[in-house]
Amino acid sequence: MSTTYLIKNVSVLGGEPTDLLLRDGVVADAADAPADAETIDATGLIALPGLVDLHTHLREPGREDAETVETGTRAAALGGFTAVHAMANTEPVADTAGVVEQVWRLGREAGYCDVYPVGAVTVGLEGERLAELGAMADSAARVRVFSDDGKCVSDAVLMRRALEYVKAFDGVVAQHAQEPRLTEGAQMNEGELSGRLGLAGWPAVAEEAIIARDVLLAQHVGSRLHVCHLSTAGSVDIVRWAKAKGVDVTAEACPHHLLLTDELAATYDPIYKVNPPLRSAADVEAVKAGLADGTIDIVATDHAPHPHEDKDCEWAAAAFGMLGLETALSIVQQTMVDTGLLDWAGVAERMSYAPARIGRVSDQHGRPVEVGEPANVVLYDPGATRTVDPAESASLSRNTPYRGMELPGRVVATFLRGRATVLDGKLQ
Ligand SMILES: NC(=O)N[C@@H](CC(=O)O)C(=O)O
Ligand SMILES: [Zn+2]
Ligand SMILES: [Zn+2]
Repeated sequence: MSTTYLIKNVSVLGGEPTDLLLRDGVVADAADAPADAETIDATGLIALPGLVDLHTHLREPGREDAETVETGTRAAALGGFTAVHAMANTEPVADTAGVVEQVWRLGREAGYCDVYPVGAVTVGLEGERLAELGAMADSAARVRVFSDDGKCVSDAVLMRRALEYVKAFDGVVAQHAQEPRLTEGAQMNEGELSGRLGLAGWPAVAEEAIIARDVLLAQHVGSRLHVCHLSTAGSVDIVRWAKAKGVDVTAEACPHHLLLTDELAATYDPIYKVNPPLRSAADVEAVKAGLADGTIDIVATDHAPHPHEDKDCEWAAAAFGMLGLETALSIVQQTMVDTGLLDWAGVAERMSYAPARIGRVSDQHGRPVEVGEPANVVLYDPGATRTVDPAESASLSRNTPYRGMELPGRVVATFLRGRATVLDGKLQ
């Protein structure tokens, strides 16, 4: 028998305090609470639908020194997530039904949140031949999101074929928009600062040129495109233009691109090295505005764990990527809610409802916190503050750029189908 939880005085999406009953995996009427229900005093807490991450790197199989499905999903639960989409750039690459089923099964066994594998677009992420997209879609993992993330599908013909192919099973191609020739050897955002620091520049146009091409391809073949980790003001303009034209395009922004700027590269600390790079303050403002007005549909973490030997080295030799799952909601609170750009309903849309719709998992996730719905719920204390200590992370890696920073908010509890994965801020 699973525990029944009676959550008292909770503010659903910031509304008037109410009571919620979580019983038998669903949200039920609090008036029906049995006498032996576990009562949680949620005064001052907000209830949000379980968060859904469309862009997580879990590293298993192959790089279990950086992260495993179990450790990554523990971090996800602590961050308020009940579902994550696991990127395909593992070793071996998730480009067959066998590998995606393995990742899906590891997620089920760990039990901290639902893991939906992303399938690779091309065999081995090599950008030469399409992977077996149909077999991955038909597998037990029911793959709907396809991406060569880490690499760009730069060949226009392959990108077109992938967009055409995924229509058959209502899939989406999630593009890592990086024109390879324009970014050879690139280390940080191209600008006055990259020149001064002597680090090879990564121009905004390398991202924008691919997004512009891909929205036109998606329009041409009538398919669905998702833009990963959009990071420049120009990219926001292109997606806004494409949506106005009726193109079926969605886009994501990452927490670090809402808060951090390229100025941090001046430290030469590779903790700030990420793909796409941290951009200018003007880009950060444009990305926040695009997220506020709905041009950018979702926040996705791009949680990218790396072991310290791949990060504790000189800038040019270090790996790209930063942790994100345990801090995402706090960064969104700080940059979007506390600034008045989004309310909690807007956060629910961008971190739960919309990513669930894009990933086609809305039967289980991204549903309102209402009677009869699956009990995937987060209790969050927006009034709390905490100082980020990498040693406390559930991730196997420590590469958080927020080390030592005081951030607002704390995930108090996470429920997956009515079962607590986190209670009192601790993994269950
Ligand atoms: N974002 C990153 O800097 N790194 C990602 C790859 C990616 O998301 O492109 C990784 O897999 O480490
Ligand atoms: Zn990427
Ligand atoms: Zn990624």
